[in-house]
Amino acid sequence: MAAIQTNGLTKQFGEVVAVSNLDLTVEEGEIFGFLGPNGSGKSTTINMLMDYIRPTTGSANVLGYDAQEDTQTIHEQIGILPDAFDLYGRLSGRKHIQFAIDSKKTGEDADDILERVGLSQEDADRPAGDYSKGMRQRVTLGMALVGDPDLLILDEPSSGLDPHGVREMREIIRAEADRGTAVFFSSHILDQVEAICDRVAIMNQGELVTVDTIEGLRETSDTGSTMELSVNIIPDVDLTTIAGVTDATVDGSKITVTYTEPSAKAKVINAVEEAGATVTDIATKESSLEDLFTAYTTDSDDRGVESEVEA
Ligand SMILES: Nc1ncnc2c1ncn2[C@@H]1O[C@H](COP(=O)(O)OP(=O)(O)OP(=O)(O)O)[C@@H](O)[C@H]1O
Repeated sequence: MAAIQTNGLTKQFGEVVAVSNLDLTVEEGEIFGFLGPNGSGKSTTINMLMDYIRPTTGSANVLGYDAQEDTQTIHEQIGILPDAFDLYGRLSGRKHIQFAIDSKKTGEDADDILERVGLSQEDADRPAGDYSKGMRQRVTLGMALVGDPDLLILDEPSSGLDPHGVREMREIIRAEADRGTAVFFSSHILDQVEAICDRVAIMNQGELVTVDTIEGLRETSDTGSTMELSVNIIPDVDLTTIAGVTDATVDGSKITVTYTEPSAKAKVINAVEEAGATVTDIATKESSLEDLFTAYTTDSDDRGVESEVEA
């Protein structure tokens, strides 16, 4: 059974097609990154999975339940970190977690959850109104973890966090996935999903433009990594005859070699030195996933009026 499955899921707001004919499958237990720039339809998709809004056409299943028919069951069985969730300023973090435990009647120990989301006892007992963004995220995530859900849906879990907070959030998500929880999380920043996702989907202007593993994406984006060698003299050798080298150019005292196989690097350096040159500096640049993400999500098409609000 898939954790999430959508079939032709579509949402139109007036002229704007926020999500267009989305077919997506998130497997049980996987960490799935839902990527796309602002306005690409990520929150709208999550809102339809939760039945906060109704699709114009198409359907969605969450943990095998129909998103429109079995909403209550879905809400009981998953954990969600919404895009914007307000805590009660006067209640402590611990009370928020305890409230979630009592509402779901799970009998869990609030301390266990606080520990899993890394909120210290001292902070947990302070009023949430004084919390930093990172602490608020921890409490909200802690509430989502109550009941040990099989699926966590996280809408931009790292938004507003500093790099340290982003890393910690990543570690918490990884730990939850290690417990067997599927994690579906949206982000507009590739960096944040790259390090932990099994697979990613990239949305652009309401359309799914690709679904792949990070490895697969890397291969797609593999236009070749480059290595730049600074040399004392330009050697008389054809480096493109080396296996795995696709291009070699010379500019002044620099040789730039494009290669598709990492093993080519050492062979190139050897060949240059055997031809009598001394390598004085080496710089390499891996092909960038970021470039691929930008290529998939850069589109100057205007999708028309965006100001219509659903009644
Ligand atoms: N209630 C609404 N009424 C009208 N248009 C809407 C509504 N909600 C979303 N949209 C439009 O649908 C499109 C997709 O928005 P959505 O919020 O799903 O994108 P997103 O990828 O989650 O963006 P972000 O990263 O900024 O949250 C945008 O063009 C947005 O303006």
